[in-house]
Amino acid sequence: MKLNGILSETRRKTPLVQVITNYVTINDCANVLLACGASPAMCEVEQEAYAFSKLSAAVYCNIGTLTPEQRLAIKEALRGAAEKEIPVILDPVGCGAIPSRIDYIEELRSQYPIHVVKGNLGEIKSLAGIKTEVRGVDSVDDGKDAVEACVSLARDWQCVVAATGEQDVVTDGTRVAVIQNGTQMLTKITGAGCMAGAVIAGFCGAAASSFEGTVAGLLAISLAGEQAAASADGDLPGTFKVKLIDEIHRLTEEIMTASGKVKWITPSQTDSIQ
Ligand SMILES: Nc1ncnc2c1ncn2[C@@H]1O[C@H](COP(=O)(O)OP(=O)(O)O)[C@@H](O)[C@H]1O
Ligand SMILES: Cc1ncsc1CCOP(=O)(O)O
Ligand SMILES: [Mg+2]
Repeated sequence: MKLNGILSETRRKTPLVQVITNYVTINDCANVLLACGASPAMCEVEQEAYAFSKLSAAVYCNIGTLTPEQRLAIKEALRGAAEKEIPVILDPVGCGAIPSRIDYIEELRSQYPIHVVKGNLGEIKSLAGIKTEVRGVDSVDDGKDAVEACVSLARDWQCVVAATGEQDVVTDGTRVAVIQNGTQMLTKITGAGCMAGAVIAGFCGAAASSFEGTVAGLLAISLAGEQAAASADGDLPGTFKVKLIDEIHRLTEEIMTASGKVKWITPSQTDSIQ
């Protein structure tokens, strides 16, 4: 597992990332992708999505405002991604509150590979069929059994699963990383999770594996959040959001190595994320 170097590789390769996402935070997703060195393109027309995904290094699908058109476009993008064998990153926004979104995701994954599912803990538990608490697109889960939920879903779906919250859990069903960076300010703006998904997609477009790209991507946004919160007026949500993008731009391998708190545990080590 080599996290060091993924940020530099993303900046060196400038991976093209096709994004189909919600209209609440779409511009922020484009900006964080640019800030981490990737090239975003919000290509979500059904007739264009297949051809465009074949030009891309990664595809990011976020179902926060899932329109009938997006339902079709995402399928087309995943068809192209499967042919080119490029990583697909899915943010299942709102699936805990809107069960039809789970049906849609099940339909997608029965047809095409999905390499990374990244959601807040309420969304991940909902996909894993585990009791949880959500409020619309937000998780109000108590954080218990996060590792079990992620490991179970990753093994069942044969993909990387990441659950965000005070601590982030990332697993491929065998390896488990717990990221202990971040700031409560990330919960004071809308789109922190969407932006995290975008950064993961950028990193996966350049990294050796989707697991490494996902751990490094979540570490990057959490560290940038810490730096943004610590700066002048970083406790004000509007300022914080702008600074978050700035701090992703300012991030270096040195900051990632020196300040990153990534704990590696075994899938059965469930008591270790208190
Ligand atoms: N209480 C918290 N303390 C520190 N970081 C947090 C906290 N809650 C969420 N984060 C961070 O905010 C980002 C978005 O996570 P989250 O709020 O769970 O997603 P969403 O916005 O999709 O609900 C992640 O990088 C996560 O680590
Ligand atoms: C508020 C809202 N409503 C539909 S999508 C969306 C944005 C959700 O963003 P995040 O999951 O990053 O908090
Ligand atoms: Mg979210």
